[in-house]
Amino acid sequence: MNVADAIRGRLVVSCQAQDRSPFTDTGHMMAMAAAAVLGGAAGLRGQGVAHVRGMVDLGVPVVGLVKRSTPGSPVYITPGEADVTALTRAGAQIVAADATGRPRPGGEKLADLVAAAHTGGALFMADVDTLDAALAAVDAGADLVGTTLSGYTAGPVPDGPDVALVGRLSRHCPVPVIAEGRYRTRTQVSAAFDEGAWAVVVGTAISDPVNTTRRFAQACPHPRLDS
Ligand SMILES: CC(=O)N[C@H](C=O)[C@@H](O)[C@H](O)[C@H](O)COP(=O)(O)O
Repeated sequence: MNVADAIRGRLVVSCQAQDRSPFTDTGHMMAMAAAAVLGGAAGLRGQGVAHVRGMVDLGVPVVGLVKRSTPGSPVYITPGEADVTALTRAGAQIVAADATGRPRPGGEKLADLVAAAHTGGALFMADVDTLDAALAAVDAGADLVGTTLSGYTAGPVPDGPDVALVGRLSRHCPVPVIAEGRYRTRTQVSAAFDEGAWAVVVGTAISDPVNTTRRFAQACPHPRLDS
């Protein structure tokens, strides 16, 4: 079975830790990822070469990315070709990168990142924000498109996922569409599959206990103000 087929109709869990989280070290993140696999995750999405290398040993496909900020560029998800190569060397079977059409640091072209993924034996997942960006990514050779960056490139971040974009991409893109970004409920996950999603990625709602705690705390009459 190829990697895309292995995640078809299934859940992928993104295991990433925010800066202040006590889960940032590889050991804790591997425990989180192993729990996700035990719970039924058919794939994992991981940030950083060390985490990706560890996740590969858990026996499910790994979508790897590197978050790296560069002054003057808004692109921080796998900005460069060298990041792609580092991820394929770490064993990522799918490499995810920003494909929003915003200028990359150093002026690197999306097609070069796609080629680097393929040279390393991986599929390329285009993290997009719009249908136009998805179509351009497919033209550049992307193997999968994900709604990952919808809601993060203009205006305030919405509360819920962009299920409508899943539908638009499914109707117009000839590659698997991955629903990702702000999925918090089973109803939202089902809605994404109804709109044609190939797989759904859930991150924060499963793998970020800090955020989960904060959401419950904020529902209390006296939420702590420093959290
Ligand atoms: C926008 C951005 O940087 N997204 C990142 C992409 O890898 C991660 O921070 C998200 O956690 C991931 O996309 C899963 O989404 P959610 O955590 O909402 O389920």
